[in-house]
Amino acid sequence: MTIYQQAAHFLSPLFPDIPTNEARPFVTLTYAQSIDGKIAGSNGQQLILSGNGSMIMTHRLRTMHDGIMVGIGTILNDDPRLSVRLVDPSDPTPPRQPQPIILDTHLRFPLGAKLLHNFQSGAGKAPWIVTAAIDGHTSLPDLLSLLRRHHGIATLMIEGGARVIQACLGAVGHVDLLVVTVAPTIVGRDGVAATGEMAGETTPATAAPRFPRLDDVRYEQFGRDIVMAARPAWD
Ligand SMILES: NC(=O)C1=CN([C@@H]2O[C@H](COP(=O)(O)OP(=O)(O)OC[C@H]3O[C@@H](n4cnc5c(N)ncnc54)[C@H](OP(=O)(O)O)[C@@H]3O)[C@@H](O)[C@H]2O)C=CC1
Ligand SMILES: Nc1nc(O)c(N)c(N[C@@H]2O[C@H](COP(=O)(O)O)[C@@H](O)[C@H]2O)n1
Repeated sequence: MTIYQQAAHFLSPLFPDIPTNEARPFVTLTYAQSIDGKIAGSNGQQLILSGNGSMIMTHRLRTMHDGIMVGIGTILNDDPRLSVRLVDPSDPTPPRQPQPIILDTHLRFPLGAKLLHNFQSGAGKAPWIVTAAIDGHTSLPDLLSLLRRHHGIATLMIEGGARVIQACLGAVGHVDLLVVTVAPTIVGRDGVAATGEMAGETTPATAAPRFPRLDDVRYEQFGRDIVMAARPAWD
């Protein structure tokens, strides 16, 4: 089995054939972390944590979604392309590119961003910049509903960064699938923690944060990395 086939074999069963939720997209939250739970180095320095195999898996995941969303912090720090590039060279069909969606309340998106060059060169779609805010932040439930009902986004991959990951896992019921690559690397205490600063919505009865339980957990080794997929549940 090639690495491309392995990625398809691992990911395909995780998706329902047709998303049935008409209220919001099917949401996959994904990121790569070190074994000490860090997604970036000190001062947010971008780290290449994933090896080639798990990166191919991530690109396969991208092409399985209508949209790919990150926070403006990731754009300013990493200048990502968010496109599908690592595809099976024996497949003649060009990969489906997801729609980039950026959470950017204060319109800080830089005009020199690779995402714009990508679009201009035909390598990706023009990014959508989400500026709407309530109390200073975009409301994720409102945005998800809007994307599903009015913009044709039935499947959405959320790729970080730290604040967005924490917002997704700290609020009840916005994520259907969690895919985390764990790389055999130690970053240390100055790195950016995936969930370290996480504050969850509180349960009225106990005033304790309601972090999700992880159901239907699956693991797969890609090269030196372990990829975990699970379904978060808040009930
Ligand atoms: N290893 C990995 O897989 C990945 C690592 N990273 C790393 O993550 C770091 C970036 O993370 P971070 O700085 O936290 O930035 P984020 O990418 O999480 O963006 C956060 C910003 O998004 C805007 N935003 C708007 N609405 C929301 C909302 N509802 N919830 C959360 N944020 C919202 C806010 O800015 P505003 O108020 O201006 O709108 C906020 O400050 C980088 O170091 C990058 O390398 C990033 C992605 C993946
Ligand atoms: N899967 C994965 N592994 C890593 O090691 C990473 N650092 C990331 N980061 C995410 O990918 C974006 C870069 O994407 P492009 O290669 O430019 O398309 C980066 O901004 C993070 O969102 N992911």
